[in-house]
Amino acid sequence: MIVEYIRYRVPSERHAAFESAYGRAAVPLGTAPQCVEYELTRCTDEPECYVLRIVWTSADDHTTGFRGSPVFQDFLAEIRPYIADIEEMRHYEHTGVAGRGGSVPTLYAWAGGAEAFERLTECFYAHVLKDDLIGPLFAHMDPGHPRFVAMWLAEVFGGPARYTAERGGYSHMLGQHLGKAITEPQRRRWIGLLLDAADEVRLPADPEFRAAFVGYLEWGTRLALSNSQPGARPVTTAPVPHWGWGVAPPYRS
Ligand code: HEM
Repeated sequence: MIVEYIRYRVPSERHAAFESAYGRAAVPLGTAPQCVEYELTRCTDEPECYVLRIVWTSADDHTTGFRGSPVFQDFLAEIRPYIADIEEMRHYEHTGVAGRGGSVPTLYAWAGGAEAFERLTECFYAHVLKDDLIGPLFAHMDPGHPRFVAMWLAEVFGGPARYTAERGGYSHMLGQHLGKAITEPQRRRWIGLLLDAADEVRLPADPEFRAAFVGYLEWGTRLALSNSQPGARPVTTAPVPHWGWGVAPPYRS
């Protein structure tokens, strides 16, 4: 992906027309498969200045794919009167320095931190071991298993990267599922027991947290099932996934 910045200096008497032209130009832009996202911002310190940021799938997709498409003609027709107001129009690449601030807590913090995930997996595996359908899969599990899975979940939900640092990260977790031939009824039971445990240890029960939590479990268990099938050839190295709130951040009145 590549980020394009277009800096404009537009006299104040043309602001309203400029912003409505971009409002119209956004319609074709929003249909372009090369466009990931866009945003027009107005400077509060120097009101004549605007910055348009567009994230493109690649520089080539922008300059060849988008500009060569009929959609570009519709876009250009709206913003052509403002081309002379452009001060800078360049592509920038990501440096790897990026992240989120603390305005929205992580799922890890919302759940109650490391201790909450440890309580959860303690309770969960106590039930798992007594379960007729999935208990046998865990009959010889490492006594540290509940703690290791708590570390994994904590890292996934935005906590410290301890599973990666201390337990071998994704590759190790993957290796534990390979060849296990997990069935769909077993996957369902795994999730069902984990959700029962979440209620039992009183993880937050708000709709936003539970929706994100279940979203990860659905994704993760389906991957565990397919990776565990005989002959599966999953990706062997990858970072531990990071799960966020998705479309519904925590509700705070
Ligand atoms: C979101 C879904 C899942 C997550 C996050 C998860 C997580 C993990 C992790 C982190 C390990 C390795 C622990 C270590 O470091 O030793 C592991 C091992 C294992 N998992 Fe999963 N797992 C998931 C789904 C499942 C499902 C659906 C099953 C079967 C129904 C399953 C069965 C096992 C078994 C049998 C092991 C090896 C246990 C042992 O013998 O020590 N997992 N899992």
